[in-house]
Amino acid sequence: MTAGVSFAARLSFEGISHSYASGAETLRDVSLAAEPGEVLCLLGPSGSGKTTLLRIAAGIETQNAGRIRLNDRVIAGPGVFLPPEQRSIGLVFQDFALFPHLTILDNVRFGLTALSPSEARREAMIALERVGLETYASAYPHVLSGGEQQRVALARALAPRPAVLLMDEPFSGLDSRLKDAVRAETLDILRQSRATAIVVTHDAEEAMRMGDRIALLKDGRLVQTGTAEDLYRNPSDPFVAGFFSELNEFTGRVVSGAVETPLGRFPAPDLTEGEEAIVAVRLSGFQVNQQGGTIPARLASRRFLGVVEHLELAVPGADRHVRARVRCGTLAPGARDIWIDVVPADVLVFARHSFETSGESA
Ligand SMILES: Nc1ncnc2c1ncn2[C@@H]1O[C@H](COP(=O)(O)OP(=O)(O)OP(=O)(O)O)[C@@H](O)[C@H]1O
Repeated sequence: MTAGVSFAARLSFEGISHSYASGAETLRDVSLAAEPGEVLCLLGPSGSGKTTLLRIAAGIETQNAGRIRLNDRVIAGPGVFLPPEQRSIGLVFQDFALFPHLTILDNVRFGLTALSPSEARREAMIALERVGLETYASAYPHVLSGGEQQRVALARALAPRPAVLLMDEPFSGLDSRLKDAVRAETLDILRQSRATAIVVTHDAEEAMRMGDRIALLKDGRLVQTGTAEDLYRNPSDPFVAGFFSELNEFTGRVVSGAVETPLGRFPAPDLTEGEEAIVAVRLSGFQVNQQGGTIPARLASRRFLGVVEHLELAVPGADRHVRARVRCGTLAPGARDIWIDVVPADVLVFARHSFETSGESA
């Protein structure tokens, strides 16, 4: 069956700033929009303000400055505050928040107070069918697996046909084996329902799997927004790059348009001569062999990880081991002195002044 929503809406945040009563600023001038029907992932480390932004959109928290719009209508802003129940915004929490003493149908029916009892029942059954759990309507939540409970929470949020669905770390309570399947099912249901969705996660891979676009937050500021590929290939700074892949970092100065590192000279066309730079090399960015190559290295340790192995390499001039991931079987079991070549596509060069370094430099 097709799962309808009332309309696919655009939810926009315009210059949102917020602080809790304790004083510290949680969000600083965040401007961002989820386009109609898209899944936007809000990604960032713990404490970066993701949940607070969702709470402001839902009307559980109020911003100090800025506006929230649903399509053209301001739902929160100077002198305007639409109560949560009038916003047409659904919420799914991390812990599913199902009522243990209510049947699954009654859990889903809970938010449908504006409808007559028979209409509410019908709409709740439609929502349960949408997530494939209609046969459990009269059962209680404890008989369901974690993944099924998550689907009930999703059905409950979708039952009132919200224009926008907000999901706060919706898969974090599931074990890793279940997570992939539930995530894929959730994405299918979101696509079918055509709701605009904002999904909070601190896991870059989850954001890449789910998001049509990703917005990365750090310390209450929006750092970069784009597709997974944009953020991976063209990160705006080493923080963004480091969120999507592990990096070896080196610092150096731009001399004759390039930065010298123990792994070679890397062009820095966008940087000023003499400027301090950070050169970041992804762990996947190495070719290794025992016959010959550009840079000599000695294997300090190697760890089998299945498809790939993790190498720690002593490289002349580097004051820390260089880390690399290569396909298992590339090096012989007893290999010690080897050669490495760096893959240019896995090297990113940044101006150092644009970033306070994370401290991870080789
Ligand atoms: N009710 C509150 N009162 C005071 N400070 C709070 C409150 N809730 C959150 N904070 C603080 O606000 C900041 C942002 O928290 P928020 O929960 O929005 O971040 P988050 O990115 O969702 O983090 P997490 O992934 O850990 O949930 C944190 O420093 C947090 O400690």
